[in-house]
Amino acid sequence: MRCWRGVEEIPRDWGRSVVAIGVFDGVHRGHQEVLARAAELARKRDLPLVVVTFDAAGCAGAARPAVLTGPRHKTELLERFGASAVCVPPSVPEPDDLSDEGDASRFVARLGADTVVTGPGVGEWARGGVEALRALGDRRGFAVEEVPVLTDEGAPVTSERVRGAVAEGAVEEARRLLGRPHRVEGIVVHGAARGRELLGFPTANLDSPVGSAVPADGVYAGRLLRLSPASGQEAGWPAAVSVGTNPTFEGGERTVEAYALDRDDLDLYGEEMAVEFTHRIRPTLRFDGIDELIAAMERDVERTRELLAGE
Ligand SMILES: Cc1cc2nc3c(=O)[nH]c(=O)nc-3n(C[C@H](O)[C@H](O)[C@H](O)COP(=O)(O)O)c2cc1C
Ligand SMILES: Nc1ncnc2c1ncn2[C@@H]1O[C@H](COP(=O)(O)OP(=O)(O)O)[C@@H](O)[C@H]1O
Repeated sequence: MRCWRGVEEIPRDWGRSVVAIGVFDGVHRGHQEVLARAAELARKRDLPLVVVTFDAAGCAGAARPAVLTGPRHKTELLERFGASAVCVPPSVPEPDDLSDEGDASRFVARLGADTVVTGPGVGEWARGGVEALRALGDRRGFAVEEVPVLTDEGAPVTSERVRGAVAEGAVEEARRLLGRPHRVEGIVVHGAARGRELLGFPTANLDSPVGSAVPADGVYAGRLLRLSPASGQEAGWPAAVSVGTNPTFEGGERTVEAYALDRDDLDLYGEEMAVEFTHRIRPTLRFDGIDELIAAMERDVERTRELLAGE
């Protein structure tokens, strides 16, 4: 799939396309509806679907929301849901005014937009709503399709709602809204070297990008995945996952760590991996001693096995 880092990288002779524009953080089920409609139109018109998406991490300001999907994962998901090409400008523009001089105008011109497909009310990336986009379409010669809002249990599916569920540790709800488990990506780094020696449960500690949406402290069932498995390597394992400051020990930093069930033979340092969160098991506790912690971890492992067996 083609991936451009800005409007200048789009070839001048690109031709025509169906275009979807947005932040698409999470690529949740609401986004998936927009993409499915855009992909269907693209097929009917025999045109490529190009998604212009802004990197949520590039957003300026103190109120920067936690990022559900980093650029690489988002691009993969956009491809899975039908994009032929993705354009990711390096920074998030101010909400676009949809004037002839604005960012959206430059993108749709370069991409030869036949139709722009958008979510309800255009979303966070533009001011003026669908009417302003339609007015731009009238001036620039493209049609606009607005996909109605998707609701789940009576409330709209939004990135903010998924962030809320993740922040509360409600990973089952996040999974329902995303249509897949939420994941945290990162490089495996060294921890305090207690897991293997002291506890009998080695854990891969993930160094995730600053600003990633990490579930609330607690113990979870899920999977530990290799992001780019070389041929012959295993791609992933069922895992018992801990998020927290390990309060049984003093002075811990907040970590995301995963124990791959029944394995003690892995060497994952330096690898790019992801932890997927499927079920919440319990809050993080401060135990009076190591034996109590080990007994709790043994129960967590059994619970993880049961939960994942029911998948
Ligand atoms: C399934 C699981 C459950 C855990 N639960 C707790 C807990 O409730 N309280 C706690 O202090 N640490 C908990 N931990 C974290 C351990 O304290 C941590 O894995 C250990 O300190 C090893 O740290 P290291 O990876 O830095 O060597 C848990 C870890 C796992 C894998
Ligand atoms: N079952 C497993 N799950 C996760 N990591 C494992 C497993 N078996 C071996 N490892 C390796 O052991 C490391 C964790 O060992 P540990 O003793 O917890 O030390 P530290 O937390 O200081 O890195 C992981 O980073 C990984 O390379």
